[in-house]
Amino acid sequence: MMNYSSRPPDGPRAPGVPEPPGPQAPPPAPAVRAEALTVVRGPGTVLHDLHFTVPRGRITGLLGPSGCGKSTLMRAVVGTQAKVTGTLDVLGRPAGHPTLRSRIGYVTQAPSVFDDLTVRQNLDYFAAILDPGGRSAAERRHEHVTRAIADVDLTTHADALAGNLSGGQRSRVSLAVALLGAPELLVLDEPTVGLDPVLRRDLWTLFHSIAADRGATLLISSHVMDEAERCHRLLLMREGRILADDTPDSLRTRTDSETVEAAFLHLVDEATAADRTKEHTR
Ligand SMILES: Nc1ncnc2c1ncn2[C@@H]1O[C@H](COP(=O)(O)OP(=O)(O)OP(=O)(O)O)[C@@H](O)[C@H]1O
Repeated sequence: MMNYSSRPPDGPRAPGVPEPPGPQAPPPAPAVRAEALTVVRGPGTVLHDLHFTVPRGRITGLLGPSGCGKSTLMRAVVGTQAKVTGTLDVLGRPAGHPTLRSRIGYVTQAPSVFDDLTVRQNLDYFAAILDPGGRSAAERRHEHVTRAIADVDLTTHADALAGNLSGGQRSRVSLAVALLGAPELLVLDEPTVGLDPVLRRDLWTLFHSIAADRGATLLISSHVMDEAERCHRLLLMREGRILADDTPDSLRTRTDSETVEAAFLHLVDEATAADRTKEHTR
């Protein structure tokens, strides 16, 4: 408890008496907060009553098998998913709020680039939408575009047509577009799929520097469990439900597992056993 006895609350401070600590700053609001989040797609419920938070300035990995609902959850966060119920706050606003558009960068699984433009032309196009304006803006745009291309390691391909790039290179053009506006929240849907190990490592280094240097929050999906080890926090999903919301270390410790993959399998087995027990007691 704080001790203010050396002076009255608003009185002068006695000489030599250190300034008492101020009231503790409340922890920063999470970048994403979901309460009873449920999503229906087509005939079925795809996300079931999810409760979780995504802390600011950290990398949260969204991991789980194909079809478990990772992309659906990301679409809900960026505000492009229909039939979302419950509470979903993003950067202090309800998901999909118009003011969030320029604060979130979103990279879908299918790279969204123009094949008949070069890498630089693709970025110039999106930079002009984000930062329209005359000569002074043009210089700034050029700088941002050049930096985003370098960030994703495509400087040597800046003048190549996007249509002539490999799948992994096209994904990186999409990522560069998302980096352009220096978003506070980056939502990346399986950004490392199809990339070789060196590129994957380099991209994860980039993700960490974006979080550390720019204070951005990253929500990154993957179904490759070794990538889980690179995240500060994990949301493990299975069949539209959150199986765990924890750090990799704590997950391994509490399941007595050596890897996050083993921890995930342990939790799946536990959940399956619990489901069976429920069925038997019905
Ligand atoms: N357009 C749609 N209409 C109806 N159901 C859909 C639609 N798109 C996806 N689904 C269903 O929603 C569920 C979750 O899909 P989602 O794409 O979110 O999973 P995912 O974990 O991202 O999978 P992957 O890793 O393969 O991309 C799946 O069961 C899928 O069949």
